[in-house]
Amino acid sequence: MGNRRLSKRQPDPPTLEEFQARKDKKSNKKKEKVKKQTLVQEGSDKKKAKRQSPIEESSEKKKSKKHKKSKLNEEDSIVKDQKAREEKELPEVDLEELSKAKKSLFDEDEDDEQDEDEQLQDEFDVEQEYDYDDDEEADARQMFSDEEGDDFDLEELNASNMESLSKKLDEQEAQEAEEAEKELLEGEKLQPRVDVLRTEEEEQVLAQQPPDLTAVRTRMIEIVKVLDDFKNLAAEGKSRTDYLDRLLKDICQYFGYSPFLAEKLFDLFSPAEALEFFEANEISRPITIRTNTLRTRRRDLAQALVNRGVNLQPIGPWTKVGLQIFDSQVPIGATPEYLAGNYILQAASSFLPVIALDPQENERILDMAAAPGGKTTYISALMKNTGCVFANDANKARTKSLVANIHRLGCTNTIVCNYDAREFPKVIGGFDRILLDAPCSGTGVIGKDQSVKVSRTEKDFMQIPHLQKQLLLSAIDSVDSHSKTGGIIVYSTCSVAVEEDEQVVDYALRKRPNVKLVETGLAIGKEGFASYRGKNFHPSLKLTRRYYPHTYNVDGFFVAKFQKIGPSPHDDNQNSAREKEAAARREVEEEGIIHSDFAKFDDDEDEKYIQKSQKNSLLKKGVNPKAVKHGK
Ligand SMILES: C[S@@+](CC[C@H](N)C(=O)[O-])C[C@H]1O[C@@H](n2cnc3c(N)ncnc32)[C@H](O)[C@@H]1O
Repeated sequence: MGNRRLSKRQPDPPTLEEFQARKDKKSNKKKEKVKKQTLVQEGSDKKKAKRQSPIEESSEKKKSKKHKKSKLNEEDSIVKDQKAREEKELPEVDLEELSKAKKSLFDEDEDDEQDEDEQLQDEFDVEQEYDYDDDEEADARQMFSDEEGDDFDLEELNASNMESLSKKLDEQEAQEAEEAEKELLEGEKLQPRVDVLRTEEEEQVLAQQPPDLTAVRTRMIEIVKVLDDFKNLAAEGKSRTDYLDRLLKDICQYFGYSPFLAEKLFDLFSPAEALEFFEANEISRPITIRTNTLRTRRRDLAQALVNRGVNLQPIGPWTKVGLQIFDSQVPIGATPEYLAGNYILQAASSFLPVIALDPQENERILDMAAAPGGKTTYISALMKNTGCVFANDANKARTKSLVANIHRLGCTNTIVCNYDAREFPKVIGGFDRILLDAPCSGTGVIGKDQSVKVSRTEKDFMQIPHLQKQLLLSAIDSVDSHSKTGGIIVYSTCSVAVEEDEQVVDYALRKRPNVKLVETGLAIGKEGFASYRGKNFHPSLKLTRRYYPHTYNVDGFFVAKFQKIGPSPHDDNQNSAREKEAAARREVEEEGIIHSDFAKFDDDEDEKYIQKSQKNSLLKKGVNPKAVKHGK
């Protein structure tokens, strides 16, 4: 490269005498002009020959010949003569040399550094500009003239005018640069803006036709691009809302969400990330299993399953017990290892709250909403079957699967109970740790249950959080703040809705100043929101963790970990769940959190259960219910 550069180095400029002597040789100006053109054309042909494909080369030659022919017709004899001389004179012709010389005079710094390839490119551009009809010929001459020194005649170059010509050239260059910049800016202004929004009429026409989902998808991607760089890409007269409305409609049509839920979920992310989230919900998460360390080790389990034709690998560095199944020649829920309780089919996200809970041996732990027992059995395993785990669930039918799993996995430190968890701590309190894996809307598990896309309504996002708040307060009140090893409450949901996550936790922090949020200790997860859509939560909400299918390939999940730092004023609250609910309702109404259209409970149906429970309670106390007056 260095050598090639050297060979391309500009020669020194000729002296004025040399130049004058050479000038004398050229008696006929007209002949010289033709000669210049011929030289340029030939030079151009030579250079093109170096770079062009054979096809291009021959077509260029044809053009060149044609061009030359027309000129030669005009000045045939002169040119013939000239051409013959040219062959001999070429080394002596100083025009090119002079051109280079002039160039070197004005571009001193540039040339040594200029890459040969760049030079070739520049030359090629000149050739491209050089064309054949008359007007363009003038342009071509202009181009040539640019190389040679523009609108001054070469013959007029002398020591006295060199400085002024140099200045002129500088000015011209500056003007050209300015014009180029202007052109560029105008070009940018004129660049067509992405116009993906249709007019109302177009929409109406399209509404009559079957939906073109490919087009919808393309438009979603285009709109996301526009929203990402709205200033530069939005079509004139269109607002951000125009694009957002269209995008949300497209999301509903393409992915099949109700407009209400689509918007709720969309609001959690940037438009681009929202699209990723919706896409990820179209597929279920990988099948994962948890090794039951009460029975086996992960390595042994993996080996046994591999021997049965299961293709698997560890889930990730954050869990020592999880395995991801890629494919299997046997049903994973019916292998001898499964029946022996060596593992449980469990979503990876379900490991997270138990890891955060960090159960210790010999503790007293409550799993408030435990069925079907994936987390209870993990807690039990981490405690190595020591201490005691109270596995509670309000749904009696579901406690069957809870009991079955507890038996299959060999958890012997567990007590199953069936209470409305709002009854705690009246039922029993003073736990070292409590896990509240709360009932939720399931917006994190749409990949598993597509019905969520259309079944969830606004009412759900008022009712469910209301229950979650009550349960969380009960959990807090049921933990022993003086526990030597714990005093921990973990709240989790498989929902990504802020109403069920940060808003519930924030409510609990305000209602129970005797708890604080602490680090979850989880190696993965995004920070919870400390503020959301203009609503500020306690800054410590950042310690909570969010999980999304598109970021960790796990179900959408939320985990918060509290430490109880003082006794609850409500610890000795003997009120029934119903009374607690009424108290909680009063509290939230005072705060204006729950709207007045909050769903009513079915009082008649509740009355039956109340009477039944009162009857049982009296029987337990050895009192004949019939002997007690109704209403007392
Ligand atoms: C997300 S599931 C729990 C899953 C369980 N932790 C596991 O890992 O297998 C929520 C559970 O809460 C129960 N539940 C709903 N309301 C309840 C209440 N008031 N008290 C106790 N449990 C309740 C439901 O029956 C359901 O089994």
